[in-house]
Amino acid sequence: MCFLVIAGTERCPQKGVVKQVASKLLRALSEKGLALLVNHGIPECKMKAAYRALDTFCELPDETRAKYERVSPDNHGYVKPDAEKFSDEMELRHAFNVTGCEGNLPEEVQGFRPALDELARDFKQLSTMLLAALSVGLEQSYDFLLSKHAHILGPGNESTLRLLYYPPLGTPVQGLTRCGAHCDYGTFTLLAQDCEGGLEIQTLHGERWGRVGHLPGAILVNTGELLAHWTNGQLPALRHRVVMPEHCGRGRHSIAFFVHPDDDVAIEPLDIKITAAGGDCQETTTPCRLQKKKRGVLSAYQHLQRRFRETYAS
Ligand SMILES: O=C(O)CCC(=O)C(=O)O
Ligand SMILES: [Fe+2]
Repeated sequence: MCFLVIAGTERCPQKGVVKQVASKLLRALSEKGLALLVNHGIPECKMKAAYRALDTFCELPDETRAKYERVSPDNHGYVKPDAEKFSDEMELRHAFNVTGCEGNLPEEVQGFRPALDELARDFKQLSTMLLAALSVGLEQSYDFLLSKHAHILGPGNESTLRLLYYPPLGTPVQGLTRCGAHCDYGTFTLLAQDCEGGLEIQTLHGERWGRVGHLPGAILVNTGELLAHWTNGQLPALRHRVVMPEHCGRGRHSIAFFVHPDDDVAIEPLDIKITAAGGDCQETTTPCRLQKKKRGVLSAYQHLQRRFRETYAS
């Protein structure tokens, strides 16, 4: 696995630093579909505060949790176990999606809003830096991708901060999993996880699954379908899943930040040739499996809603 070290770029990254990050990021995403970020400036204590807030929410009575359920087509809100499915198995996880600072959040859980607001701001900041780095790595202007992601966490953009809790199981049960195999839908995803493990990724050019170990404090960045489509598969989307632990184990927590372009951005392949930073970028890449719109080009919003219709029960 490639490690991408981002040092001291939390606030106002200098162009030289962005350039260094750009070449490592492009190399990691083209060869592996993911990179690990360390020294990213989001302290572990903020992640833990969010994990605790979700734990408290999950302990509330069903009828209280139901008040905060996600209602399509909006993506904000609570998603109860098995309501979103990537596989034929039962998927045992609680998720809380946050799409902006104005959304309805559980008043019953003290500290939920401040913990989430702060984390969302931090993830947005980190994403902004990575969008600039990606633009530079793709040999475009510094704000090439930033201009397509101008409204993250605001109206007109579906980027989402998602808290996840996978409850423990007494004994292994057939037909039950934590999260079925899928690619994320947007530009890229940032993912923080606790030390429980279970995250697996599929190699870009084969069918093998490999475990992603836990590096304390690190954040994973993986390519989503739209970035794969824009780059004509030169940065392929990463398939991943979360499996049940062999020894039943404890509950698992993670936080995903899905970075999406603004709703009206067209998702047609860009005229980009990646001359890979490391020089050994794969020539043949997995074709991107985006359905074509019958007439015209799909917008980022239309693509996302198609995926939601495929995976959400309602
Ligand atoms: O919990 C995880 O580590 C992964 C979650 C995930 O892949 C998702 O929600 O899209
Ligand atoms: Fe995912």
